[in-house]
Amino acid sequence: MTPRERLASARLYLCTDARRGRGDLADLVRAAIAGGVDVVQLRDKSLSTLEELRLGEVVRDVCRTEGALFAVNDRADVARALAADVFHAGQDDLPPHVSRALLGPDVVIGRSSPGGRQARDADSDPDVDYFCVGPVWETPTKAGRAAVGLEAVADVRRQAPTTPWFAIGGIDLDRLGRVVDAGASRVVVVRAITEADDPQAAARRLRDRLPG
Ligand SMILES: Cc1ncc(COP(=O)(O)OP(=O)(O)O)c(N)n1
Ligand SMILES: Cc1nc(C(=O)O)sc1CCOP(=O)(O)O
Ligand SMILES: [Mg+2]
Repeated sequence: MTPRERLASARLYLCTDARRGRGDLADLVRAAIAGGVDVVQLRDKSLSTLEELRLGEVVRDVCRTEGALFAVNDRADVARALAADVFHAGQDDLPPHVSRALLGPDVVIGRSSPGGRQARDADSDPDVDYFCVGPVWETPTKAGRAAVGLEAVADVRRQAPTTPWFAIGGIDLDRLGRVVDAGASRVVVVRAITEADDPQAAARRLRDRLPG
């Protein structure tokens, strides 16, 4: 299966965050994948370029061995250097056509959106392979960004996108049912897995409550 085909069937996407001394990142990623995570994004705004490259090699190799897609955030040069499966860019990052020109036809390209027009634009953009809608709830992981609420998720669902899309922001096991009821069948999480005592069990519980 190609990375694009694998992304289409992905349900649970983990963004790693700064670990703040909470153990080994490779162990966390291994556990998360064993629990059912399909995509792992290295997202740590505190890293230097060289640190991101080195840590990215570690996370990529775990993803390859354990069978998850490996994603790089923001930096197309780092994505290319690491032969990442997925590159994720937000509204203030590289536009999709520029990412595509830099990374070639096979890399899966993701785009953030708050829903609404940006979600429609992402859905109709031939260079976007998936998009995200969020933050559904305010979250300390992305402080200062206003919540778009479950209404934005329901609105995107009504748009009936043909592009795979994920809900993101403040999602945990308690809230997952409401996100699914609003129409999402794929979610991205950070703390729900990175801050869990047992990341494998946390991922498993989330995965088991997602459709498909
Ligand atoms: C899978 C996924 N979805 C959304 C984001 C957020 O991207 P962005 O808005 O560019 O914010 P930063 O993560 O760069 O702070 C993401 N990284 N991954
Ligand atoms: C990285 C990121 N992007 C968002 C967006 O809305 O685009 S919300 C977010 C952080 C999600 O972290 P948590 O699962 O810990 O709330
Ligand atoms: Mg970004």
